[in-house]
Amino acid sequence: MEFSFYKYQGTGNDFIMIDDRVENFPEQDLQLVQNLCDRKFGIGADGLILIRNKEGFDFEMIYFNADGSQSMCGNGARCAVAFSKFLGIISDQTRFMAIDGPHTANIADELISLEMSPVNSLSNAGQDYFVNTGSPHHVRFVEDVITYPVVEAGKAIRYSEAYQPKGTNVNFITPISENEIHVRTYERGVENETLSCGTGVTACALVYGYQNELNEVKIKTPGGNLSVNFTSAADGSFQNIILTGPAQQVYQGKWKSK
Ligand SMILES: N[C@H](CCC[C@H](N)C(=O)O)C(=O)O
Repeated sequence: MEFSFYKYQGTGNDFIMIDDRVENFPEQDLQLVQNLCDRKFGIGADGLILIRNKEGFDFEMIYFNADGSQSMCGNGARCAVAFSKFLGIISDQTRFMAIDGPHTANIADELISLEMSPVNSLSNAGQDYFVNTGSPHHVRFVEDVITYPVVEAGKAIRYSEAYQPKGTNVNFITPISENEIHVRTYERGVENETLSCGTGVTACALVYGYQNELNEVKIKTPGGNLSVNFTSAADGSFQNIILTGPAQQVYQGKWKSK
C-alpha cells in the first residue's frame, strides 16, 4: 500500500495527517496506525488523523492515538483545520465533524481558534478534579509542575481503579499569575507525557477559570502557548469554549508498506 502523508504539530503535539477523502486508508488496521506512529520504526507521532468527506460539513476528522484508540483531540482538530485550508477544502472558517460532534473553527493571523464541545460540569476527584472536554481529563494542582514526576504520577492515575477500564488523561497545573497557568499532561493512548494536550489545557482552563471567576485563561505548556475563552452558567456548565493556538505543517512524505 502507498499513500501521501503530512506531519503537523500544534504546540508540540504532533500528528500524521492523511487526506483520505477517497477513503482507502484501512482504519480498522490498528497495527498499521501503531506502526506509523512508532517513533523508531515508523514515521513517529502522538496520533494519526484522517480527513474525510461528511455530508453537511466541510470535512470529518477521524483521530487515532498512537496506540490506535480513538478520541477527540483538540490540538489535532486545530491541525486538521490548518491542513484542510492547505488542501483548499476551506478558507478561514469551517464547520466539521469529530468523534464528539460538530465543531466550528476559524483561522486568523496564523492562529486556529476551535470551538470545543460544551461541558456540563466539573467534578471532584479526591483532592483533584475531573472534566470531559471531548476526552476525559483528571486535573491536579501541584506546587511546581516543572519538577513534578508527570509520567510516574500520570501513569498511576491513568491506570487507577477509579478510571478502569477506559482510563483518563492526566494534567498537572501550577498557576503562574491571576489568569495564566503552566500545564503538563500525561496522555492516555500515547502513554507518555506529550508537549501539550488541547482537550487537556481546556480542562485545566475551565477548572482554574471556575476557581478564579475568569472567562479567559492563558496556558503555558512545554510545547508552546495556548489560550481558552469560555462562558459559564449558574448550573455549573460551560459554553462557547474556544481553544486558540498555532498549528504548523512540518513535513510531507510518502508511505510504502510492504
Ligand atoms: N489522548 C487523548 C486524545 C488526544 C488528546 C490530545 N492530543 C488533545 O490535543 O486533545 C485521549 O485518548 O483522550
